[in-house]
Amino acid sequence: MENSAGLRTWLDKMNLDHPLVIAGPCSAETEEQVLKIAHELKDSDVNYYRAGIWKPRTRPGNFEGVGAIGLEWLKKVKEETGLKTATEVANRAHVELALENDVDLLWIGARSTVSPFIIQEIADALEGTDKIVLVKNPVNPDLSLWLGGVERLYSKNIKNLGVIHRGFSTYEKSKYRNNPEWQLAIELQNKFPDLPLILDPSHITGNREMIFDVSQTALDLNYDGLMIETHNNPDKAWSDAAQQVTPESLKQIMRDLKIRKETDEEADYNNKLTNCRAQIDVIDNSLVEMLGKRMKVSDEIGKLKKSRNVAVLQSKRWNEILGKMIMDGEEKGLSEEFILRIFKAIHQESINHQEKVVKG
Ligand SMILES: O=C(O)C(=O)C[C@]1(C(=O)O)C=C[C@@H](O)C=C1
Repeated sequence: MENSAGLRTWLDKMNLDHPLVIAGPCSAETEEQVLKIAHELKDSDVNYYRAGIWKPRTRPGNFEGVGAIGLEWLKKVKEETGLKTATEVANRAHVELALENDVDLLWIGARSTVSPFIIQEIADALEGTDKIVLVKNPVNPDLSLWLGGVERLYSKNIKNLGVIHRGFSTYEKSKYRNNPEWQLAIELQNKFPDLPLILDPSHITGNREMIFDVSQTALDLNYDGLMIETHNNPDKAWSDAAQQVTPESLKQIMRDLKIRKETDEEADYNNKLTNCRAQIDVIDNSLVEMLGKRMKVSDEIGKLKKSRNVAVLQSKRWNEILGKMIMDGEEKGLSEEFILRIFKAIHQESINHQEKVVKG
């Protein structure tokens, strides 16, 4: 699959003056709940009304969705409010039922994207459809697996495609439910700038208080849309209670978000930007030059170590460097996380250089 402007035709055709919005409850619970939320979202920026019908849960014994009856409720949503509908599909049977019930947008969940077998089954069942199909990132930060899912659909002549960034599982606890790893989504945009990219801040944050901030970051990074779980009584939701917002909060979030344009033609802005970018080019060049010099010194150390049969890794010295750099970085307004990432990468490269010398 190659990038092409045609990848975003379905989105361009909608002619929106705001990001695409997909909203609705994590799970369809009752007909009354589904319709109540839909009516509250009717006159808003919401373009697609979502509700999970089949819910893949981490452990058995939790609410696993109402099943096919929920599709009847989504049909009613469309009749009563005019909102288009969306749900998650995870196998051929789901796809067939969703298509029979005229669901407008289908998404493939993170736990399905990890399995090429499942994605292929879904792609086969959807062959040639003109419905919109969105692929959530796999639970693990693997860009090829994510794009592989999209390619399997594309090969089955499914052309109204897009991706949803819902974050990645981590072993370590962090402030996020699923770590955003923005770098991966940026890489995806570099490879496929025209593939519509939608953020799911609900699953990234797991916490309604953080949804606005993460959504704003996404808009600052040129995302095309947002999928936000919305419930009339979030605290009583049958699944993912902490991350759902009320329809009123969703409308407020949409009012507060700043939509940034990709570029601006104004002369003064462009002159100043060109000047800053020239400075950045000079600094980047010297960064690479300095790193090259540092590795040359590391090669020298490698030779010394080889001559005395000393181990490459010197943890005590390394920890001293890290501690000092974290303190120096703080003074320059650089976060500890950034310093750690940069210096861990430098250390690894230094070790690789020395390994070559020692083994050579
Ligand atoms: O100080 C050393 O012994 C080095 O080899 C240099 C260096 C570094 O790159 O800073 C590399 C490997 C060691 O683990 C510690 C530090």
